[in-house]
Amino acid sequence: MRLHVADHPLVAHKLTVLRNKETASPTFRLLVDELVTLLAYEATREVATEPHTISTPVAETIGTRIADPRPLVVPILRAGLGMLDGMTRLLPTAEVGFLGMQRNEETLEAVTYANRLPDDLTGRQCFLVDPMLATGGTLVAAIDFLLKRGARDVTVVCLLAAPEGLEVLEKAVGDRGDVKVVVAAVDERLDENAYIIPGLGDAGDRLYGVVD
Ligand SMILES: O=P(O)(O)OC[C@H]1O[C@H](OP(=O)(O)OP(=O)(O)O)[C@H](O)[C@@H]1O
Ligand SMILES: O=c1cc[nH]c(=O)[nH]1
Ligand SMILES: [Mg+2]
Repeated sequence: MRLHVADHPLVAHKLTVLRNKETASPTFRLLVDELVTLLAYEATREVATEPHTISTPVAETIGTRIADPRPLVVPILRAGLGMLDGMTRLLPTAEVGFLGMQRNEETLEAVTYANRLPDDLTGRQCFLVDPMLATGGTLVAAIDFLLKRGARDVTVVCLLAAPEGLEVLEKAVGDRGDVKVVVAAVDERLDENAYIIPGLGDAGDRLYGVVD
């Protein structure tokens, strides 16, 4: 597993505003969108391309386009939905699959309540988006869904990760696939409720409100 931590003053600035508990949902959503765009630039560095011949107004030239099969972007609902538009803006030819997963806050196990993924992901580059990697349980399960469908090239885009979750992910992935994790920051630790410290709280609640 490869880890890339975005090291950029704009990322650091926007992340600080995002962490602030005084930042309300409308601004929070906007910042998530902006941060994803910055992370997506790095996350798509290895996206497969092919030569593409075009004519400019004055000459024919061989350019570049994103190759087939089209990349697949998979937001993990709910919070990952806040990152979808930013990803597809940079990857307009991508298809979108969906995973609905919720961490059981007592057992910390990830429960899957929705799964709309293509059956065969052989040869597809997949981009999983979820703002938070805490214990890693959710992303381990999500990556499993992709690997079991034949995907071998998976990029995870998160805003924050805990060191504990990264370790769990690394062990779970092993050599089953080429998994890259792109994050805005790796935080200090998890607290006794498995929340990321200093973190930003519950990303889904801050984006969309408390539902239960
Ligand atoms: O690494 P883990 O310990 O598994 O925790 C991380 C998960 O928790 C959050 O989702 P949550 O379960 O709160 O669902 P939500 O997006 O609907 O709020 C977050 O968006 C991740 O999916
Ligand atoms: O800190 C955390 C941990 C899990 N899920 C979140 O939204 N935030
Ligand atoms: Mg939540």
